[in-house]
Amino acid sequence: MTSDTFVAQWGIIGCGWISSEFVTDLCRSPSARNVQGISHAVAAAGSRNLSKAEEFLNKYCPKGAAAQQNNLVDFKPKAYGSYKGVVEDENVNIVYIGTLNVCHYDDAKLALEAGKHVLLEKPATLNAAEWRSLVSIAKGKSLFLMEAVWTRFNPVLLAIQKAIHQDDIIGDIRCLYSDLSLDSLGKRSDTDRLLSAELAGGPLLDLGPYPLLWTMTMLYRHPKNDKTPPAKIGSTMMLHDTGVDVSTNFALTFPSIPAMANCTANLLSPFQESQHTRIVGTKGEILVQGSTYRPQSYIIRRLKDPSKECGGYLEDELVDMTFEEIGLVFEADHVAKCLKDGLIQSPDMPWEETELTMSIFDQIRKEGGYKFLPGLEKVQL
Ligand SMILES: NC(=O)C1=CN([C@@H]2O[C@H](COP(=O)(O)OP(=O)(O)OC[C@H]3O[C@@H](n4cnc5c(N)ncnc54)[C@H](OP(=O)(O)O)[C@@H]3O)[C@@H](O)[C@H]2O)C=CC1
Ligand SMILES: O=C1OC[C@@H](O)[C@H](O)[C@H]1O
Repeated sequence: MTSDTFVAQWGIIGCGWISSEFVTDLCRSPSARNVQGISHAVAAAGSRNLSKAEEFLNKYCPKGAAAQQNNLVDFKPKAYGSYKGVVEDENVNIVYIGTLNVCHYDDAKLALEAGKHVLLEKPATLNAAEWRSLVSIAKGKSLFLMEAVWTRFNPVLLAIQKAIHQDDIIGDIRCLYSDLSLDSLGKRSDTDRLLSAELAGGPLLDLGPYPLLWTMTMLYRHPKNDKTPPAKIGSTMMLHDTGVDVSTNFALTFPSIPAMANCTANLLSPFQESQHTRIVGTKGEILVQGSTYRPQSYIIRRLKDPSKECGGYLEDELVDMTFEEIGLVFEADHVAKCLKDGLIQSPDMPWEETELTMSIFDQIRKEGGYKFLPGLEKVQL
């Protein structure tokens, strides 16, 4: 690490579970993952309750993050009993928002209006209109804004993207199947963030971003598709008593490849450790190992004779890329590099892609009859 290392100085908003995972990953030394030129510091963490923020920092980064442990900066993490304290802290240059879905818009707006860059947990907002409003604030103030879909920066997803888009490992891609589900129904209360209507719960917004991310990465970003939005989106949804979805299936077509994605997200099926995501091409297929949000390895299964129907497969080839990090740090590294380069949006997770994601969710909710409770959406069409 040298003196020209750029340090992302994070302010954390919301001291819940995902924020603890994020901060834990920021403490890992960048050189251990061969990253040069950037590092991370935790400048502040804020909770609605000061003692929660203090406990959070004591537990997850008592010595600060990597840059603080390496004496690249001389401030210690500071705890606040409000989110406003974090966005006003002079040592904070980027705010990570790990609050609940229904808070994302207001919390991101608070940070942007205070002049801070923002990394905002998924789902970025409740609808596309809220996202467009945040983009307009970020643009107007020349501030960085990105939805925190960490899987986009996972090394296994990136390797699969290269294998398909550049190396033609499975031939022309035809179908993608991607699921992320949990057997939460009956095991979590109706006030839990996954099932509560007050918190805009349901698997579409909570788990759906991941199957859709695989679709966007492999099909929407496929060179033959050239970022053409899906021609058709079809969906079916089952609602829970609270009014949020409990199971949602959706399919998207990309005729210029031509290929189709089949995505599922529900709270009815036990979590699977592998093969939630399968990408099928004319010469074989890729089976993703590890969860849909944190792939660890993949299997290449080649067809014995692609010219034959049901001609069988060659022996599976496993590409093992298991890593120790939780994985959130890969997106944090990307954000730090963007800030170092003076970018206000990520080339890999640009604003238009989050807007398309949110519009797709808007359409699926409309088709399925999932209406947010009045007042939850801060901006509407
Ligand atoms: N990238 C990923 O892998 C994951 C992302 N997520 C996303 O992160 C967000 C948070 O999820 P998670 O960390 O599991 O949730 P938690 O419930 O653990 O944390 C959410 C935090 O939101 C804050 N908050 C603000 N207002 C309220 C409120 N009215 N009621 C309850 N909490 C409130 C709280 O912070 P405080 O009390 O400190 O003010 C709380 O700690 C969600 O949007 C989810 O989609 C979740 C899991 C994984
Ligand atoms: O983003 C997420 O990934 C992991 C899931 O368990 C969680 O509910 C979701 O928010």
